[in-house]
Amino acid sequence: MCKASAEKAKEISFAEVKSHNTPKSAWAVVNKQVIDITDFAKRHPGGDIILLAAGKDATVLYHTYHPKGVPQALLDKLQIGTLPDSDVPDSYYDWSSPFYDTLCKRVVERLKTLNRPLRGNSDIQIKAVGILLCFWGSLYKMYTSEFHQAIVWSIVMGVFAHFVGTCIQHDGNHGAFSKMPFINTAAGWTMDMIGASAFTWQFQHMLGHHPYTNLLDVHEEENKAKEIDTPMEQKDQESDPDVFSSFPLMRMHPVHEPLWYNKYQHLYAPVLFAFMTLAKVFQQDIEVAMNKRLYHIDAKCRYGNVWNLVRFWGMKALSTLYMIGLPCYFHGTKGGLILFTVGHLTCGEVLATMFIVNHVIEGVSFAKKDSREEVNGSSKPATAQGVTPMDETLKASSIKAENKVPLNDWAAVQCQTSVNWSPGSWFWNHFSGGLSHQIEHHLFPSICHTNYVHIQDVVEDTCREFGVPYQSEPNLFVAYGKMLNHLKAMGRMKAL
Ligand code: HEM
Repeated sequence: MCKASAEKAKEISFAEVKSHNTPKSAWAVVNKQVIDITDFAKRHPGGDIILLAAGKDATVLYHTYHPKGVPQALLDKLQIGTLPDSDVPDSYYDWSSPFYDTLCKRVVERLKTLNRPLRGNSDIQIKAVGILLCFWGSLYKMYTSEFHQAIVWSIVMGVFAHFVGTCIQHDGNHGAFSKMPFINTAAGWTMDMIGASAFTWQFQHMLGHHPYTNLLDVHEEENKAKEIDTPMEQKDQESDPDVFSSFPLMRMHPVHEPLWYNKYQHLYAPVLFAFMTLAKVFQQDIEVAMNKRLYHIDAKCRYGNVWNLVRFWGMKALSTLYMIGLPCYFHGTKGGLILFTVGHLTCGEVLATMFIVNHVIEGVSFAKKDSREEVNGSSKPATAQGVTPMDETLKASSIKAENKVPLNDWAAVQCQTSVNWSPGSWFWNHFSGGLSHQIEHHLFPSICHTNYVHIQDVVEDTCREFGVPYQSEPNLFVAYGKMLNHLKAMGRMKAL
């Protein structure tokens, strides 16, 4: 055996991979191959977001951020060893079906036909300039207007801060804003510009929510209920923080035991939404930077680097100055704090309203994984009422045996756990930063949101062909009503 092949065959334990979790020494696992991405990160065409994979099993990220595919030869070149079979982490997901590959090919083909680049479209860039001008313009007017007018400007500023979140930073951090990595990084930084940390967002959204949508680790949730904190090295990576982090205030996933006040959650949820961004800015961000972890997610891939910590604290200080300090200077301490709070509550309310309806709504599926049981035997995606919509769609379609999609196929799970609203609407797609086309976004996070309206029919048709559910609500109003119905039902029903 030559030296290179012997090195690749060398067994490297998952514990050792996990210890190479910083930008200085970044190892990751992709399909059992252990790769060293420390140097490659500097020339990775998608930018340094590849470092989010440091110390982790990056199989899902690898498969889902590259719709055009990545040559196997590149992985082989980066390979430094192999994970022993006993160490390969159990996964909820199945990758055997041709469903996702077919979707990728058709979507790439459609965008090629329309002559639209997958990322970095001029439409998002023009929109971004307009949003930034309006954000800074309204902030300036908030400083310089009479107090009663300044209140109106702080509401306007809150609305535009939300647009910065949905239409600029979201694509930037996903690597979808531009072909040029440094522009994506700059677009991602606009999250820090509005006061919240892009790094915390990357951990929660890109490492937690996206790959493992509506999926919960049952064992971990049981431990939490008993106030046992599983050691970090034993935590299961496959769990979605978006559906457990608001529990017990809000019960969204059927795994959790309801508390008496959850009965009223559909009434108080709209009020809580408004506080979402304040909680992120003042509590979650700081806690994550100090502890270098977000729940079960190791945060050293970012905070294991001094420059990133300087960036984090520097941006916190700067944004505090112009979001709180200057309003207090112009309007007095009380007035400044009122203006800051009104802006934040507005931003939180609009943001949460458009986001929550995509995954927490009647008809959507939830999944649970129990590492103590046979993988995939533990649960199939099902609604809060225990119905699996894909059982029905599979029955109704005449699919060739070789095309049959397993219920836990990664892409099929994304379709079962996400919901669109106003599908095909150019206006709402732009307004919501692509949140209205959440199914397309979850399947293709590295594709710019302005493309979703152009690929929506391709995705819907392919889902129909493969018997995969595709839930769309006619508009945000209907979706919001169904979200409240779901919260109401969840507040009353027993744990499944
Ligand atoms: C783990 C090993 C990885 C390897 C070997 C790798 C390799 C590559 C390659 C070769 C490309 C160019 C593809 C093309 O031109 O079509 C690419 C693009 C990209 N990668 Fe990765 N990548 C890895 C992980 C990741 C991760 C973890 C993320 C995100 C968290 C990511 C995000 C992206 C993005 C956004 C692009 C641009 C996609 C596009 O232009 O369509 N990559 N990567």
